Amino acid sequence: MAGPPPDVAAARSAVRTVLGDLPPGARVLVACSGGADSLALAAATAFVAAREGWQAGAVVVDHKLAPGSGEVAARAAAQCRDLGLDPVLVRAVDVRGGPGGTGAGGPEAAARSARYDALAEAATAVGAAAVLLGHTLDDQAETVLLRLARGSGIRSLAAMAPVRGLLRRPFLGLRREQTEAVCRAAGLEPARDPGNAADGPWRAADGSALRRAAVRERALPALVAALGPGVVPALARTAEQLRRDGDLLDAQAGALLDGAVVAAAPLTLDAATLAAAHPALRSRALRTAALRAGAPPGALAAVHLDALEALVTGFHGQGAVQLPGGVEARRRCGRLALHPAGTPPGGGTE
Ligand SMILES: Nc1ncnc2c1ncn2[C@@H]1O[C@H](COP(=O)(O)OP(=O)(O)OP(=O)(O)O)[C@@H](O)[C@H]1O
Repeated sequence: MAGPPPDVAAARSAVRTVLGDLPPGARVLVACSGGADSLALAAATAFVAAREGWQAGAVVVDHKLAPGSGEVAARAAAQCRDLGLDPVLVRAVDVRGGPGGTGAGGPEAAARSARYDALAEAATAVGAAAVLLGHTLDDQAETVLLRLARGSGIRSLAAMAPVRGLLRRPFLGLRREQTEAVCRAAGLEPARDPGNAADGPWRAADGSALRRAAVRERALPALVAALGPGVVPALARTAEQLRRDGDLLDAQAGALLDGAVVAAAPLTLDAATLAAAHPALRSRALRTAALRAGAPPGALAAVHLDALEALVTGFHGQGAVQLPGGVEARRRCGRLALHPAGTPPGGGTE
């Protein structure tokens, strides 16, 4: 008996692998935009879940950013129901600032943040153990290239994680053309790039969306033309290798931080222990310390970490360092104390 077409088999196997730790009866949700990637994911998940005993549903987010977005969402939801997914939730979100909104990261970032909030809420509402996203190997390669172009460390070049909290990305090893083939094999007609179509004018205002489009439409094709098709999987492989290295460095930096802690509240660290460590570990430990003290991750920049580093290795009596989130770092008597917002840091420096 002939098996399924190779791309369909690959998609199913990817879903089975990424959900392999879930017990029978576990509930999962496919985050479906109606585009080829997430529609293929919906089809593969419906098939695999029925055989493995998982309860698979879907969630479609309507960003309400363009006329007709409700119909796009309703169509995606109907396709998910036809595939046998249950329940299928549609969540309409209010993107802060609306069309043309000017949040710190632009409307694209506001839409993404609203979407991830809605996915988390939907998962809680149905008791889902995982939310599946349709990012492919091509998305991963684009992300690596974008981040390389911006100048990034290991953590950033590791790009998207296959599993992070509730979120799982089974298709990071699949090409975009494979998800299109899965849709064709299942007789599914994807919406034409629902992200872009739904976003239209507001998306044009956002630099990150334009940069991604430039990478997708011009930079990667130029690299493929110059260096051959292997460049796309090679970029994605880079992310995978760096993720492993980054995990090791994070674990070692965590051990360094634990060994440097002399008090937990406010977080107080022994400066000599940190100064004796490798700079790659020290910078990670300082970043984690700042986060632990309450600095928001998105706002913590190189300039803040450089100032913390100077308190450890270049101390000459300088005053406190102000970190995002109202956190204040101060060196006194060979110790580095990080005071969360609202706590009185007390006296002078050493
Ligand atoms: N409106 C939405 N509702 C639910 N999930 C979404 C929505 N938009 C994106 N996602 C999820 O995030 C993933 C990545 O979305 P993004 O728009 O960045 O990529 P994409 O390659 O265009 O994906 P797709 O072809 O599935 O739209 C999607 O595959 C899907 O799982």
